[in-house]
Amino acid sequence: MRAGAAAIRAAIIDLDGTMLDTVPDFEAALNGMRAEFGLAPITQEIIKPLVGKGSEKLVRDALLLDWDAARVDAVFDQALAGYQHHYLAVNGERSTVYPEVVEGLRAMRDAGLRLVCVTNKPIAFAEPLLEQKGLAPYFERVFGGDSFAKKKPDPMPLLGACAALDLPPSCVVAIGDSSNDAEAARAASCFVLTVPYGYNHGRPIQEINSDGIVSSLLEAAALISAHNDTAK
Ligand SMILES: O=C(O)COP(=O)(O)O
Ligand SMILES: [Mg+2]
Repeated sequence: MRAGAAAIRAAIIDLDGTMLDTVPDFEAALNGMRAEFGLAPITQEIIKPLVGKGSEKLVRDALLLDWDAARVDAVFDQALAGYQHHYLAVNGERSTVYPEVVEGLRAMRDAGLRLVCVTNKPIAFAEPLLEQKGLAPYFERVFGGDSFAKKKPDPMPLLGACAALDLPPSCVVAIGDSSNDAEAARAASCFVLTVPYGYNHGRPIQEINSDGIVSSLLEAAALISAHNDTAK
């Protein structure tokens, strides 16, 4: 991270692909929705690169695999409602917490960092999921893909989170698995760290401009502490 820059006071952490592998839940919900239209199930390998830009785009892309845009438009509202119904029914059942997430959150909290979750997942899915996985107590605030008028990669959700923390973006780091997180962070003038094990639309994380790639949230915590030691 930039030498001489301000100390980091807070971390904004992404959900899908960063804290939780949620693809198995997406698989169940998308295939439940597709079955209602007589469409065959799709695999996790097909779904993984589609995740990242929120429910609406995911549902649309999962239908565009079979249908043209006009046909998708005609059923979109019904498809989205079906998907939401199926997702809420399975939310968290098959999702798993990635290694060193809890340890990383604890280390950041112990280092005095304030923590906020900003996800493109709808808030009605994100909050019960964090609760169920025991991660909710680490976060001061949680913002979903529908908490602001725009989703990541627009900077609006990160700027909104910084405003809620009453901190300037220059002392906040965003941590995520995809170009959405990195582009939003750059546009908001936050630091950004990326993890290589998530989705990133099927692209290598090395292609993304960031302040560093960390193997886990625990490594992110160590890097932030090292940065703050030189910034103090
Ligand atoms: O649900 C999505 O589209 C992605 O969510 P994320 O922002 O937590 O990666
Ligand atoms: Mg993500």
